[in-house]
Amino acid sequence: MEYLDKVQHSFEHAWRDVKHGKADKETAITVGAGVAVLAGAYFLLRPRRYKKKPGASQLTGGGIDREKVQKEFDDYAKAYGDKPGEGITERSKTTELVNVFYDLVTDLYEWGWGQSFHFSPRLPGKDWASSEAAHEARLAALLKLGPGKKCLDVGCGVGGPMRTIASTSGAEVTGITINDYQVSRAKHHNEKLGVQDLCNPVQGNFLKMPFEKETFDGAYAIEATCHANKLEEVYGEVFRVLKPGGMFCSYEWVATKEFDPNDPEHVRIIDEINFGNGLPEMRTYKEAEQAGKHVGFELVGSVDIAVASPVAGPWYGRLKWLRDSGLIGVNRTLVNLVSFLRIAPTGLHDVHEMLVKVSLSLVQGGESGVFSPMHLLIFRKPDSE
Ligand SMILES: C=C(CC[C@@H](C)[C@H]1CC[C@H]2C3=CC[C@H]4[C@H](C)[C@@H](O)CC[C@]4(C)[C@H]3CC[C@]12C)C(C)C
Ligand SMILES: C[S@@+](CC[C@H](N)C(=O)[O-])C[C@H]1O[C@@H](n2cnc3c(N)ncnc32)[C@H](O)[C@@H]1O
Repeated sequence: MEYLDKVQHSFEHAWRDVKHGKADKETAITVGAGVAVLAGAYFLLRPRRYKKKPGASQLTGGGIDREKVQKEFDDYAKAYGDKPGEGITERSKTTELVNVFYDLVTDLYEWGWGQSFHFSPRLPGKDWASSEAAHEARLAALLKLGPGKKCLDVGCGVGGPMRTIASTSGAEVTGITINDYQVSRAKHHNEKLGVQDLCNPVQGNFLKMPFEKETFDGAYAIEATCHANKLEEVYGEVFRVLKPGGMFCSYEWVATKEFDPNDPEHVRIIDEINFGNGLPEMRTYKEAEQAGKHVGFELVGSVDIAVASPVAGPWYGRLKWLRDSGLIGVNRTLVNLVSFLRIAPTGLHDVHEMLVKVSLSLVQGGESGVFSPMHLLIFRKPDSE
Protein backbone atom coordinates (compact mmCIF):
# COMPACT_ATOMS: atom_id res chain seq x y z
CA MET A 1 0.00 0.00 0.00
CA GLU A 2 3.00 2.36 0.61
CA TYR A 3 3.82 2.31 -3.12
CA LEU A 4 0.24 3.21 -3.98
CA ASP A 5 0.37 6.12 -1.44
CA LYS A 6 3.51 7.49 -3.14
CA VAL A 7 1.89 7.26 -6.58
CA GLN A 8 -1.24 8.99 -5.27
CA HIS A 9 0.90 11.73 -3.59
CA SER A 10 2.92 12.53 -6.71
CA PHE A 11 -0.27 12.52 -8.82
CA GLU A 12 -1.96 14.98 -6.43
CA HIS A 13 1.12 17.29 -6.55
CA ALA A 14 1.17 17.17 -10.34
CA TRP A 15 -2.60 17.75 -10.58
CA ARG A 16 -2.27 20.82 -8.25
CA ASP A 17 0.50 22.31 -10.48
CA VAL A 18 -1.67 21.79 -13.56
CA LYS A 19 -4.64 23.50 -11.87
CA HIS A 20 -2.48 26.49 -10.89
CA GLY A 21 -0.94 26.77 -14.38
CA LYS A 22 2.54 25.87 -13.05
CA ALA A 23 2.76 22.55 -14.89
CA ASP A 24 6.01 21.76 -16.69
CA LYS A 25 6.24 19.12 -19.46
CA GLU A 26 7.03 16.28 -17.05
CA THR A 27 4.07 17.18 -14.83
CA ALA A 28 1.72 17.33 -17.79
CA ILE A 29 2.85 13.84 -18.90
CA THR A 30 2.33 12.50 -15.34
CA VAL A 31 -1.17 13.89 -15.16
CA GLY A 32 -2.01 12.77 -18.70
CA ALA A 33 -0.78 9.25 -17.96
CA GLY A 34 -2.75 9.15 -14.71
CA VAL A 35 -5.96 10.25 -16.40
CA ALA A 36 -5.43 7.70 -19.22
CA VAL A 37 -4.90 4.85 -16.73
CA LEU A 38 -7.99 5.80 -14.72
CA ALA A 39 -10.13 6.15 -17.86
CA GLY A 40 -8.89 2.81 -19.19
CA ALA A 41 -9.53 1.01 -15.90
CA TYR A 42 -13.03 2.45 -15.68
CA PHE A 43 -13.85 1.48 -19.28
CA LEU A 44 -12.77 -2.10 -18.77
CA LEU A 45 -14.22 -2.64 -15.31
CA ARG A 46 -17.28 -0.42 -15.43
CA PRO A 47 -20.58 -1.98 -14.42
CA ARG A 48 -22.71 -2.36 -17.56
CA ARG A 49 -26.23 -2.73 -16.35
CA TYR A 50 -28.22 -4.24 -19.14
CA LYS A 51 -27.19 -3.02 -22.59
CA LYS A 52 -24.51 -5.60 -23.27
CA LYS A 53 -22.86 -7.98 -20.84
CA PRO A 54 -21.98 -7.32 -17.20
CA GLY A 55 -18.68 -5.57 -16.53
CA ALA A 56 -15.69 -7.36 -14.98
CA SER A 57 -16.42 -5.48 -11.78
CA GLN A 58 -19.72 -7.35 -11.49
CA LEU A 59 -18.23 -10.86 -11.44
CA THR A 60 -19.55 -12.82 -8.47
CA GLY A 61 -19.82 -16.41 -7.29
CA GLY A 62 -23.55 -16.41 -7.99
CA GLY A 63 -25.45 -17.65 -4.95
CA ILE A 64 -22.21 -18.45 -3.09
CA ASP A 65 -21.09 -16.00 -0.37
CA ARG A 66 -17.96 -14.16 -1.46
CA GLU A 67 -15.77 -15.62 1.25
CA LYS A 68 -16.81 -19.19 0.38
CA VAL A 69 -16.04 -19.13 -3.36
CA GLN A 70 -12.47 -20.44 -3.02
CA LYS A 71 -13.51 -23.35 -0.79
CA GLU A 72 -16.49 -24.22 -2.99
CA PHE A 73 -14.21 -24.29 -6.03
CA ASP A 74 -11.63 -26.42 -4.20
CA ASP A 75 -14.34 -28.88 -3.11
CA TYR A 76 -15.68 -28.99 -6.68
CA ALA A 77 -12.20 -29.79 -8.02
CA LYS A 78 -11.67 -32.54 -5.41
CA ALA A 79 -14.94 -34.24 -6.50
CA TYR A 80 -13.31 -35.46 -9.73
CA GLY A 81 -11.23 -38.59 -9.62
CA ASP A 82 -7.82 -38.72 -11.26
CA LYS A 83 -8.23 -42.14 -12.93
CA PRO A 84 -8.73 -41.87 -16.72
CA GLY A 85 -12.43 -41.74 -17.50
CA GLU A 86 -13.45 -41.58 -13.83
CA GLY A 87 -15.35 -38.27 -13.80
CA ILE A 88 -17.17 -37.38 -10.56
CA THR A 89 -16.28 -40.06 -7.99
CA GLU A 90 -19.30 -39.75 -5.64
CA ARG A 91 -22.23 -39.68 -8.09
CA SER A 92 -24.75 -39.02 -5.29
CA LYS A 93 -23.27 -35.50 -5.12
CA THR A 94 -23.50 -34.73 -8.84
CA THR A 95 -26.54 -32.44 -8.79
CA GLU A 96 -25.20 -30.46 -5.84
CA LEU A 97 -21.81 -30.11 -7.57
CA VAL A 98 -23.44 -28.97 -10.81
CA ASN A 99 -25.33 -26.31 -8.90
CA VAL A 100 -22.07 -25.08 -7.35
CA PHE A 101 -20.44 -25.16 -10.78
CA TYR A 102 -23.10 -22.81 -12.15
CA ASP A 103 -22.87 -20.48 -9.18
CA LEU A 104 -19.16 -20.25 -9.95
CA VAL A 105 -19.35 -19.80 -13.74
CA THR A 106 -22.63 -18.04 -14.58
CA ASP A 107 -21.27 -14.49 -14.32
CA LEU A 108 -18.10 -15.44 -16.21
CA TYR A 109 -20.23 -17.03 -18.92
CA GLU A 110 -22.43 -13.96 -19.28
CA TRP A 111 -19.43 -11.63 -19.18
CA GLY A 112 -17.31 -13.54 -21.67
CA TRP A 113 -19.88 -15.30 -23.84
CA GLY A 114 -23.46 -14.00 -23.50
CA GLN A 115 -26.86 -15.17 -22.39
CA SER A 116 -26.95 -18.44 -24.32
CA PHE A 117 -24.74 -21.01 -22.66
CA HIS A 118 -24.17 -23.23 -25.66
CA PHE A 119 -22.24 -23.56 -28.91
CA SER A 120 -23.50 -22.99 -32.45
CA PRO A 121 -22.21 -23.67 -35.96
CA ARG A 122 -21.16 -20.38 -37.66
CA LEU A 123 -23.45 -19.71 -40.63
CA PRO A 124 -21.84 -18.25 -43.76
CA GLY A 125 -22.32 -14.46 -43.87
CA LYS A 126 -23.84 -14.41 -40.38
CA ASP A 127 -22.31 -13.22 -37.12
CA TRP A 128 -22.19 -15.44 -34.04
CA ALA A 129 -25.36 -13.91 -32.55
CA SER A 130 -27.40 -14.65 -35.69
CA SER A 131 -25.90 -18.13 -35.99
CA GLU A 132 -26.79 -18.77 -32.34
CA ALA A 133 -30.39 -17.60 -32.82
CA ALA A 134 -30.79 -19.82 -35.90
CA HIS A 135 -29.42 -22.80 -33.96
CA GLU A 136 -32.02 -22.16 -31.24
CA ALA A 137 -34.92 -21.40 -33.58
CA ARG A 138 -34.36 -24.75 -35.34
CA LEU A 139 -35.84 -26.40 -32.24
CA ALA A 140 -38.99 -24.25 -32.34
CA ALA A 141 -39.56 -25.38 -35.92
CA LEU A 142 -38.88 -29.05 -35.17
CA LEU A 143 -41.28 -28.94 -32.21
CA LYS A 144 -43.90 -27.15 -34.32
CA LEU A 145 -44.33 -24.55 -31.60
CA GLY A 146 -46.80 -21.72 -31.95
CA PRO A 147 -49.10 -19.40 -29.97
CA GLY A 148 -50.94 -21.27 -27.22
CA LYS A 149 -48.45 -24.13 -27.14
CA LYS A 150 -46.66 -24.90 -23.87
CA CYS A 151 -43.00 -25.82 -24.12
CA LEU A 152 -40.42 -26.93 -21.56
CA ASP A 153 -36.76 -25.83 -21.63
CA VAL A 154 -34.82 -28.55 -19.80
CA GLY A 155 -31.87 -26.83 -18.13
CA CYS A 156 -32.60 -23.26 -19.21
CA GLY A 157 -29.58 -21.33 -17.96
CA VAL A 158 -30.18 -17.57 -17.86
CA GLY A 159 -32.79 -17.94 -20.59
CA GLY A 160 -31.02 -16.97 -23.82
CA PRO A 161 -32.58 -19.77 -25.89
CA MET A 162 -35.90 -19.49 -24.05
CA ARG A 163 -36.24 -15.87 -25.16
CA THR A 164 -35.35 -16.71 -28.78
CA ILE A 165 -37.73 -19.67 -28.98
CA ALA A 166 -40.64 -17.89 -27.26
CA SER A 167 -40.14 -14.75 -29.37
CA THR A 168 -39.95 -16.60 -32.69
CA SER A 169 -42.79 -19.06 -32.04
CA GLY A 170 -45.14 -17.19 -29.71
CA ALA A 171 -45.28 -20.30 -27.52
CA GLU A 172 -45.13 -20.14 -23.73
CA VAL A 173 -41.78 -21.49 -22.55
CA THR A 174 -41.21 -22.73 -19.01
CA GLY A 175 -37.55 -23.24 -18.21
CA ILE A 176 -36.15 -25.26 -15.34
CA THR A 177 -32.67 -24.87 -13.89
CA ILE A 178 -31.14 -26.23 -10.70
CA ASN A 179 -29.44 -22.90 -10.10
CA ASP A 180 -31.37 -20.19 -8.29
CA TYR A 181 -28.95 -17.42 -9.32
CA GLN A 182 -29.66 -18.24 -12.97
CA VAL A 183 -33.40 -17.90 -12.33
CA SER A 184 -32.83 -14.39 -11.00
CA ARG A 185 -30.66 -13.53 -14.03
CA ALA A 186 -33.23 -15.00 -16.43
CA LYS A 187 -36.06 -13.01 -14.84
CA HIS A 188 -33.95 -9.84 -15.07
CA HIS A 189 -33.33 -10.36 -18.80
CA ASN A 190 -36.95 -11.36 -19.47
CA GLU A 191 -38.25 -8.17 -17.87
CA LYS A 192 -35.69 -5.98 -19.66
CA LEU A 193 -36.86 -7.44 -23.00
CA GLY A 194 -40.56 -7.43 -22.09
CA VAL A 195 -40.96 -11.16 -22.75
CA GLN A 196 -41.86 -12.20 -19.22
CA ASP A 197 -45.42 -13.15 -20.23
CA LEU A 198 -44.05 -15.88 -22.52
CA CYS A 199 -40.94 -16.92 -20.57
CA ASN A 200 -41.13 -18.50 -17.13
CA PRO A 201 -37.87 -19.69 -15.50
CA VAL A 202 -38.25 -21.85 -12.40
CA GLN A 203 -35.71 -23.31 -10.00
CA GLY A 204 -35.91 -27.08 -9.83
CA ASN A 205 -34.24 -30.41 -10.50
CA PHE A 206 -34.89 -31.81 -13.96
CA LEU A 207 -34.52 -35.28 -12.42
CA LYS A 208 -37.65 -34.65 -10.33
CA MET A 209 -39.61 -31.85 -11.99
CA PRO A 210 -42.34 -29.87 -10.17
CA PHE A 211 -44.79 -30.34 -13.07
CA GLU A 212 -47.84 -32.55 -13.44
CA LYS A 213 -47.72 -35.38 -15.98
CA GLU A 214 -48.66 -34.53 -19.58
CA THR A 215 -48.30 -30.76 -19.05
CA PHE A 216 -46.25 -29.75 -22.12
CA ASP A 217 -46.86 -29.93 -25.87
CA GLY A 218 -43.12 -30.01 -26.52
CA ALA A 219 -39.75 -29.96 -24.76
CA TYR A 220 -36.16 -29.20 -25.65
CA ALA A 221 -32.79 -29.36 -23.96
CA ILE A 222 -29.75 -27.42 -25.14
CA GLU A 223 -26.43 -28.78 -23.85
CA ALA A 224 -27.90 -29.49 -20.42
CA THR A 225 -28.86 -33.16 -19.94
CA CYS A 226 -25.14 -34.05 -20.01
CA HIS A 227 -25.12 -33.07 -16.31
CA ALA A 228 -27.36 -35.98 -15.33
CA ASN A 229 -25.74 -39.08 -13.84
CA LYS A 230 -27.89 -41.17 -16.14
CA LEU A 231 -29.69 -39.82 -19.23
CA GLU A 232 -32.57 -42.19 -18.50
CA GLU A 233 -33.27 -40.19 -15.32
CA VAL A 234 -33.84 -36.87 -17.06
CA TYR A 235 -35.34 -38.36 -20.21
CA GLY A 236 -37.82 -40.31 -18.06
CA GLU A 237 -38.97 -37.08 -16.40
CA VAL A 238 -39.33 -35.33 -19.77
CA PHE A 239 -41.37 -38.30 -21.01
CA ARG A 240 -43.66 -37.99 -17.95
CA VAL A 241 -44.42 -34.27 -18.34
CA LEU A 242 -44.92 -34.42 -22.13
CA LYS A 243 -48.40 -34.89 -23.57
CA PRO A 244 -48.87 -38.07 -25.65
CA GLY A 245 -47.61 -37.36 -29.16
CA GLY A 246 -45.36 -34.58 -27.85
CA MET A 247 -41.82 -34.15 -29.21
CA PHE A 248 -38.55 -33.76 -27.28
CA CYS A 249 -35.44 -32.37 -29.01
CA SER A 250 -32.05 -32.31 -27.38
CA TYR A 251 -28.63 -30.99 -28.37
CA GLU A 252 -26.50 -33.54 -26.57
CA TRP A 253 -22.86 -33.45 -25.48
CA VAL A 254 -21.47 -36.77 -26.72
CA ALA A 255 -18.38 -38.72 -27.57
CA THR A 256 -18.64 -39.27 -31.32
CA LYS A 257 -17.96 -42.39 -33.35
CA GLU A 258 -14.38 -41.08 -33.79
CA PHE A 259 -13.81 -41.47 -30.04
CA ASP A 260 -11.57 -44.43 -29.13
CA PRO A 261 -11.73 -45.34 -25.41
CA ASN A 262 -8.37 -47.07 -25.81
CA ASP A 263 -6.67 -43.91 -27.05
CA PRO A 264 -5.18 -42.09 -24.01
CA GLU A 265 -5.27 -38.74 -25.86
CA HIS A 266 -8.98 -39.13 -26.58
CA VAL A 267 -9.63 -40.07 -22.95
CA ARG A 268 -7.60 -37.09 -21.72
CA ILE A 269 -9.59 -34.66 -23.87
CA ILE A 270 -12.93 -36.05 -22.65
CA ASP A 271 -11.79 -36.11 -19.00
CA GLU A 272 -10.75 -32.46 -19.20
CA ILE A 273 -14.05 -31.54 -20.86
CA ASN A 274 -15.95 -33.33 -18.07
CA PHE A 275 -14.04 -31.51 -15.31
CA GLY A 276 -14.14 -28.03 -16.87
CA ASN A 277 -17.87 -28.21 -17.57
CA GLY A 278 -19.41 -30.00 -14.61
CA LEU A 279 -20.16 -33.33 -16.29
CA PRO A 280 -20.23 -36.54 -14.21
CA GLU A 281 -19.18 -38.53 -17.30
CA MET A 282 -19.48 -38.40 -21.10
CA ARG A 283 -21.89 -40.58 -23.02
CA THR A 284 -21.66 -41.74 -26.62
CA TYR A 285 -24.39 -40.67 -29.04
CA LYS A 286 -25.50 -44.31 -29.26
CA GLU A 287 -25.97 -44.46 -25.48
CA ALA A 288 -28.04 -41.28 -25.68
CA GLU A 289 -30.26 -42.77 -28.39
CA GLN A 290 -30.71 -45.94 -26.32
CA ALA A 291 -31.54 -43.98 -23.17
CA GLY A 292 -34.45 -42.24 -24.92
CA LYS A 293 -35.84 -45.50 -26.29
CA HIS A 294 -35.39 -47.12 -22.87
CA VAL A 295 -37.81 -44.66 -21.22
CA GLY A 296 -40.44 -45.10 -23.95
CA PHE A 297 -39.63 -42.52 -26.62
CA GLU A 298 -39.69 -43.27 -30.33
CA LEU A 299 -36.42 -42.09 -31.91
CA VAL A 300 -37.47 -39.85 -34.81
CA GLY A 301 -34.09 -38.34 -35.70
CA SER A 302 -30.41 -38.45 -34.73
CA VAL A 303 -27.90 -36.14 -36.42
CA ASP A 304 -24.66 -34.51 -35.33
CA ILE A 305 -25.29 -30.85 -36.17
CA ALA A 306 -21.56 -30.22 -35.71
CA VAL A 307 -20.93 -31.92 -39.05
CA ALA A 308 -24.37 -31.69 -40.73
CA SER A 309 -23.84 -28.60 -42.87
CA PRO A 310 -20.94 -28.65 -45.36
CA VAL A 311 -20.83 -24.83 -45.41
CA ALA A 312 -21.25 -23.89 -41.74
CA GLY A 313 -18.15 -23.00 -39.70
CA PRO A 314 -17.08 -25.21 -36.77
CA TRP A 315 -18.87 -24.76 -33.43
CA TYR A 316 -15.48 -24.31 -31.70
CA GLY A 317 -14.48 -21.47 -34.04
CA ARG A 318 -15.68 -18.81 -31.58
CA LEU A 319 -13.60 -20.26 -28.75
CA LYS A 320 -10.54 -20.47 -31.04
CA TRP A 321 -11.04 -16.85 -32.09
CA LEU A 322 -11.30 -15.70 -28.46
CA ARG A 323 -7.95 -17.39 -27.79
CA ASP A 324 -6.13 -16.45 -31.02
CA SER A 325 -7.33 -12.83 -30.87
CA GLY A 326 -5.80 -12.51 -27.39
CA LEU A 327 -9.17 -11.72 -25.78
CA ILE A 328 -8.88 -14.63 -23.37
CA GLY A 329 -5.50 -13.20 -22.38
CA VAL A 330 -7.10 -9.79 -21.77
CA ASN A 331 -9.84 -11.47 -19.75
CA ARG A 332 -7.20 -13.24 -17.68
CA THR A 333 -5.58 -9.89 -16.87
CA LEU A 334 -8.92 -8.33 -15.93
CA VAL A 335 -9.94 -11.27 -13.74
CA ASN A 336 -6.53 -11.16 -12.03
CA LEU A 337 -6.94 -7.41 -11.51
CA VAL A 338 -10.45 -7.55 -10.02
CA SER A 339 -9.40 -10.52 -7.88
CA PHE A 340 -6.25 -8.69 -6.66
CA LEU A 341 -8.28 -5.56 -5.87
CA ARG A 342 -10.82 -7.76 -4.06
CA ILE A 343 -13.56 -6.43 -6.35
CA ALA A 344 -14.30 -10.05 -7.34
CA PRO A 345 -14.27 -12.85 -4.79
CA THR A 346 -11.05 -14.74 -4.12
CA GLY A 347 -11.35 -18.05 -5.92
CA LEU A 348 -12.83 -16.60 -9.08
CA HIS A 349 -9.29 -16.53 -10.45
CA ASP A 350 -9.12 -20.34 -10.14
CA VAL A 351 -12.56 -20.72 -11.74
CA HIS A 352 -11.42 -18.60 -14.64
CA GLU A 353 -8.19 -20.59 -15.02
CA MET A 354 -10.32 -23.77 -15.18
CA LEU A 355 -12.29 -22.19 -18.04
CA VAL A 356 -9.12 -21.08 -19.83
CA LYS A 357 -7.87 -24.68 -19.72
CA VAL A 358 -11.15 -26.27 -20.76
CA SER A 359 -11.45 -23.91 -23.73
CA LEU A 360 -8.33 -25.62 -25.10
CA SER A 361 -9.75 -29.10 -24.39
CA LEU A 362 -13.02 -28.24 -26.13
CA VAL A 363 -11.21 -26.99 -29.23
CA GLN A 364 -9.12 -30.17 -29.23
CA GLY A 365 -12.31 -32.21 -28.87
CA GLY A 366 -13.79 -30.40 -31.85
CA GLU A 367 -10.70 -30.45 -34.07
CA SER A 368 -10.07 -34.16 -33.38
CA GLY A 369 -13.74 -34.93 -34.00
CA VAL A 370 -14.00 -37.08 -30.86
CA PHE A 371 -16.50 -34.76 -29.14
CA SER A 372 -19.65 -32.95 -30.19
CA PRO A 373 -21.77 -30.58 -28.07
CA MET A 374 -24.69 -30.70 -30.49
CA HIS A 375 -25.69 -34.21 -31.42
CA LEU A 376 -29.38 -33.55 -32.12
CA LEU A 377 -31.77 -36.24 -30.89
CA ILE A 378 -35.45 -35.99 -31.83
CA PHE A 379 -37.79 -38.11 -29.74
CA ARG A 380 -41.55 -38.52 -29.79
CA LYS A 381 -43.82 -39.74 -26.99
CA PRO A 382 -46.25 -42.31 -28.45
CA ASP A 383 -49.86 -41.21 -28.77
CA SER A 384 -51.05 -43.70 -26.20
CA GLU A 385 -49.03 -45.48 -23.50
C1 LIG B 1 -22.80 -26.43 -22.37
C2 LIG B 1 -21.89 -26.08 -21.49
C3 LIG B 1 -21.23 -24.73 -21.57
C4 LIG B 1 -20.83 -24.43 -23.00
C5 LIG B 1 -20.20 -23.03 -23.18
C6 LIG B 1 -21.26 -21.96 -22.98
C7 LIG B 1 -19.00 -22.79 -22.23
C8 LIG B 1 -17.97 -23.91 -22.30
C9 LIG B 1 -16.59 -23.28 -22.03
C10 LIG B 1 -16.93 -21.84 -21.64
C11 LIG B 1 -15.88 -20.79 -21.68
C12 LIG B 1 -14.56 -21.06 -21.86
C13 LIG B 1 -13.48 -20.02 -21.80
C14 LIG B 1 -13.95 -18.77 -21.03
C15 LIG B 1 -12.90 -17.65 -21.03
C16 LIG B 1 -11.60 -18.15 -20.43
C17 LIG B 1 -13.41 -16.43 -20.26
O1 LIG B 1 -12.45 -15.36 -20.30
C18 LIG B 1 -14.72 -15.91 -20.82
C19 LIG B 1 -15.77 -17.02 -20.83
C20 LIG B 1 -15.30 -18.29 -21.59
C21 LIG B 1 -15.21 -17.94 -23.07
C22 LIG B 1 -16.35 -19.41 -21.34
C23 LIG B 1 -17.71 -19.06 -21.95
C24 LIG B 1 -18.74 -20.22 -21.91
C25 LIG B 1 -18.16 -21.52 -22.49
C26 LIG B 1 -17.84 -21.36 -23.96
C27 LIG B 1 -21.41 -27.05 -20.45
C28 LIG B 1 -21.13 -26.38 -19.15
C29 LIG B 1 -22.31 -28.26 -20.32
C1 LIG C 1 -24.68 -25.23 -20.21
S1 LIG C 1 -26.12 -24.71 -19.39
C2 LIG C 1 -27.18 -24.51 -20.83
C3 LIG C 1 -28.30 -23.57 -20.50
C4 LIG C 1 -29.24 -23.28 -21.65
N1 LIG C 1 -29.77 -24.55 -22.19
C5 LIG C 1 -28.54 -22.49 -22.74
O1 LIG C 1 -28.27 -23.08 -23.79
O2 LIG C 1 -28.22 -21.32 -22.48
C6 LIG C 1 -26.78 -26.16 -18.64
C7 LIG C 1 -27.99 -25.88 -17.79
O3 LIG C 1 -28.48 -27.11 -17.23
C8 LIG C 1 -28.88 -26.86 -15.88
N2 LIG C 1 -28.87 -28.09 -15.08
C9 LIG C 1 -27.87 -28.96 -14.90
N3 LIG C 1 -28.26 -29.96 -14.09
C10 LIG C 1 -29.56 -29.72 -13.75
C11 LIG C 1 -30.53 -30.38 -12.95
N4 LIG C 1 -30.26 -31.53 -12.31
N5 LIG C 1 -31.77 -29.84 -12.85
C12 LIG C 1 -32.07 -28.68 -13.49
N6 LIG C 1 -31.20 -27.99 -14.26
C13 LIG C 1 -29.95 -28.51 -14.38
C14 LIG C 1 -27.85 -25.87 -15.39
O4 LIG C 1 -28.31 -25.20 -14.24
C15 LIG C 1 -27.74 -24.95 -16.61
O5 LIG C 1 -28.74 -23.96 -16.56
